[in-house]
Amino acid sequence: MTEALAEHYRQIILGLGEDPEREGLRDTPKRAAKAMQFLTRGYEQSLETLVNGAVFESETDEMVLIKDIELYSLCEHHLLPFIGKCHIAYLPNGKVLGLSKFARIVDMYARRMQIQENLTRQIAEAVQQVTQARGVAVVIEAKHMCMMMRGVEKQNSSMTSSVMLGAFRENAPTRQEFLTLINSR
Ligand SMILES: Nc1nc2c(ncn2[C@@H]2O[C@H](COP(=O)(O)OP(=O)(O)OP(=O)(O)O)[C@@H](O)[C@H]2O)c(=O)[nH]1
Ligand SMILES: [Zn+2]
Repeated sequence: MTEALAEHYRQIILGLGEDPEREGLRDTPKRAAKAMQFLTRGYEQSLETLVNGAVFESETDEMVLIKDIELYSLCEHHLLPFIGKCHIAYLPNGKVLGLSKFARIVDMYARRMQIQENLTRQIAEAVQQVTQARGVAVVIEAKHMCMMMRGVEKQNSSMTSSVMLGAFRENAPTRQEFLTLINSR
């Protein structure tokens, strides 16, 4: 697979008018192929393997918030990165999820070809599925290289997307508590 991808990258380099045989570029097709495979390795992961049974019984029914999870993804329109952070909150319903698993869930979906809105929803639904929480809230703030390096070339705009499930959707004070917490620095 890497070999086949590398050959495509060689063609891309040629198509861009460069010489894939020159010293600096000789290993580039292979490097680029490996890098792209890394950036899309989320396709090979599954929620079940990733969670690995790290769901624990707990009496707590107060909001749990995991803030500022770094996020690197690829926009599916241009295959350029979008970079930002993700905040996840949930209201446990007898079960809590191992802390690191939130970051793993973010990575699994971020390391695919994405648009930010779908990524946000997939993370929220995965957390809901695994924890059976009374509610899940996910906010992503990200900057899109396709907006910055090309196209409209806007350097200071960022996009915020959110998905609220269950109590976060139905109960305004719960949603407000979440928004206050993520905005408090
Ligand atoms: N909603 C949303 N749009 C995105 C995301 N990533 C990239 N886009 C947008 O996808 C759109 C694709 O528009 P097209 O007109 O088909 O492509 P384009 O000619 O390259 O567009 P420009 O970026 O405006 O130059 C652009 O408006 C991008 O800004 C994302 O995560 N969410
Ligand atoms: Zn884009």
